[in-house]
Amino acid sequence: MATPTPATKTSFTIGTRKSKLALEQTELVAAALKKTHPDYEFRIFSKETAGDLNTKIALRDFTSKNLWTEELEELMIDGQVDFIVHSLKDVPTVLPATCTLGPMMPREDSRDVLVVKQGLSYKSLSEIPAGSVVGTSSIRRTAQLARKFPHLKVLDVRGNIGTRLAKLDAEDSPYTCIILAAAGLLRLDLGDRITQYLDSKSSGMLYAVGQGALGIEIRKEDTFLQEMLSKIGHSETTYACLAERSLLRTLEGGCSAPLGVETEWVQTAEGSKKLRMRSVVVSVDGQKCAQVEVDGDVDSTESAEAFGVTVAKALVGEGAGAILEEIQRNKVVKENVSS
Ligand SMILES: NCc1[nH]cc(CCC(=O)O)c1CC(=O)O
Repeated sequence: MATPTPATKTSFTIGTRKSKLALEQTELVAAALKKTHPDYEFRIFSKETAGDLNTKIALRDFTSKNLWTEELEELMIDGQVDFIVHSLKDVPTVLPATCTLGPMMPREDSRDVLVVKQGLSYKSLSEIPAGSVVGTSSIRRTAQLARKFPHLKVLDVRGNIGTRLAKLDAEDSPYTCIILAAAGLLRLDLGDRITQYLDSKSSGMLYAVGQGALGIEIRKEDTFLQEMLSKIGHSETTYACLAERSLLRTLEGGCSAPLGVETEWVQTAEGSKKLRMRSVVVSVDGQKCAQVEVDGDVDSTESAEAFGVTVAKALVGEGAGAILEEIQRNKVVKENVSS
């Protein structure tokens, strides 16, 4: 068992996945910490994870939820790395007992975006002709597309962002467009590929819990790092993301739940801010849907987590439970068939 970071420590090793995006994101954290802690040294240790190596099976069919995080957590618990930088979206809602998330840096744009195949001139999802193929492997995106754009077909597209863009643009590609997270494209300086930002107003598409934010995972007892990270932390991002994660955890859907969210801070007449959360659960065929919009007083970790539970209860009140149970049942059947 690793001991907490001693106050005399001046050199830190940050663990991350090996993808270009993961490395870019880790550089952002290292650069921010270098500014607030110029006397310290930050090194990056990157590792390919099971999730990176497995590109054949659709993500939602994996039974282990910790594909992207488990091996790095082991390295941290062993003391080989001091903390880990993840895409928060890929971090399971339940962490190992000895690990926790630190304060979060300001979130990048959290929306999904439409990326149209090079050479095509469609400007929005609603312009794309019936029968066209949209590439995505996300059950959340698939379900929301089936609901809002039932005339489009959805086909799996796997791999990191560069691979997906290459598959889209290939001459013999079956895809007219793909859906990606804005954050990944922007961080890789590929913002010029964004055709349309998708949100509740433009298209009715909501994003994944934690999308666009970085999750910095630390050892729970590491108060030194907790303090250090608070210097680069942004409480509005941290509380919004903790509330979103609490919602997902309460629904017990794991990473394969077709749950979309959209959170924003809204000014009240009294001059304070409330957290507004829109959320939706859609059946995979788009036929059934539960959605709510709730405002909450959120100003601490505890109130953020409580708000997530409140939103989950409201969603279940609208029928989300039945939709999730049906998905869970189908998954069990699938697993039994394949084993
Ligand atoms: N599922 C993979 C993944 N994990 C994080 C991002 C992008 C960055 C982010 O959402 O923070 C992506 C790619 C995508 O969904 O387009």
